[in-house]
Amino acid sequence: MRRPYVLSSAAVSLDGCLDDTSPEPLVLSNEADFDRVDEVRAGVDAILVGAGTIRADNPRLLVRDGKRRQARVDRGLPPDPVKVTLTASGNLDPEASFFTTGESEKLVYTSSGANVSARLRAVSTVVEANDIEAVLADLASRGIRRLMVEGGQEMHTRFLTAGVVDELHLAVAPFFVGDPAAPRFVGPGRFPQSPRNPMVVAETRQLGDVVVLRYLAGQAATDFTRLREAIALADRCPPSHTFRVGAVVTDAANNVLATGYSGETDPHDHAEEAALAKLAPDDPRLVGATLYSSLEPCGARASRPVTCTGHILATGIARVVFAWREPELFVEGEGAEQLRSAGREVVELPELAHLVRRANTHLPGVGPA
Ligand SMILES: NC(=O)C1=CN([C@@H]2O[C@H](COP(=O)(O)OP(=O)(O)OC[C@H]3O[C@@H](n4cnc5c(N)ncnc54)[C@H](OP(=O)(O)O)[C@@H]3O)[C@@H](O)[C@H]2O)C=CC1
Ligand SMILES: Nc1c(N[C@@H]2O[C@H](COP(=O)(O)O)[C@@H](O)[C@H]2O)[nH]c(=O)[nH]c1=O
Repeated sequence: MRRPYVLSSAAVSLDGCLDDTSPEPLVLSNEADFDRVDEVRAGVDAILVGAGTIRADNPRLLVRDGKRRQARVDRGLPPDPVKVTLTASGNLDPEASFFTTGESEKLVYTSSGANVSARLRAVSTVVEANDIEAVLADLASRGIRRLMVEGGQEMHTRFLTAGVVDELHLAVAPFFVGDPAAPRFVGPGRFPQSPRNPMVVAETRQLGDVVVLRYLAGQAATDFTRLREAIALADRCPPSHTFRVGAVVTDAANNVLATGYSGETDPHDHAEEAALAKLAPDDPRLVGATLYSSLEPCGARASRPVTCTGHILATGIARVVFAWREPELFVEGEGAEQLRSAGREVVELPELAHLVRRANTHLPGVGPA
């Protein structure tokens, strides 16, 4: 199924509560964490909360920072992400801030037969969808590629148990709520991320007294783990005056087929080339395979006639995942664009680029890590 990348985000107390039972929303984040959440909001196409959160918190769900709003406009996007909610009852106040603030589109997903008022229809687009998968498929059809789920308890439970959450951000506040009636981050359910299938910890960050935990699941977790392995392989590169790069090739089931690193058998070897040299281009296991490279595969090259992009395109490799876009030190690259225009999926994980830079500080212009 085609669906958006789903990033769930919540602030919780030490006992896992999203709120207390007082009429006012509980503030769990501090200023620095609200700013982090604002940055995440600015990076998505749509923000979703359940109808319970609209009734309890009356959120606006806007990007607050003016520079971030302008940066979105400069990228051809509306200043605020699309707002999305789910209701089975249709019990939503058209005067709620969700509907009255911001210029972005407001989408209300509801199960068939719900009683949706004409006033609510006047301020939103109402779509019938009976499960999370149908909501996500419809969002994808509207061009939503990144969705942020901000709560509350029922939404987090439904999205996580449906196995559609790719990334989870938890901001942990340094206090307890202690009230058994307070909403927890999630309720009971069958979660695909069990002790035998845990999430991958991508980052831990301290923002004053709030600790932010970032987890990945599914393909996002696999890509993060394999790319870190590729980055670590660059430690094996012999001393050189060119890039130190590592590469891992996996089949469609995530089994490693080959690995390589720059200068592995000859000073001119690129990492991807060294890995692919261990496989025949028509190896059937390369159909649907993924190549992980710490650096963007080269799209132009001075040292040899065939670029790494050319080597990849000669195989059935379906996906290429890399961390650092090739800085134009030696030749103009554009390997990613060449691969994309040839129909291969290209995933960039710039959050790991600092590790690749650190392995390449010997190059002019890269500077200290
Ligand atoms: N700390 C934090 O980061 C956050 C805290 N919160 C807190 O969370 C609490 C709210 O959580 P909660 O009450 O669980 O509410 P939710 O926001 O999770 O919304 C639940 C509602 O979603 C609707 N819904 C659920 N499943 C479906 C479905 N399949 N189809 C259509 N509609 C559906 C129902 O609406 P209906 O009843 O209309 O049918 C249901 O009542 C509040 O206390 C709020 O402060 C919220 C967000 C963030
Ligand atoms: N209380 C709380 C959060 N609450 C979330 O923020 C929403 C309010 O958004 P807005 O009206 O745009 O400011 C609210 O509905 C809920 O989804 N989020 C956090 O990161 N940390 C917090 O401590």
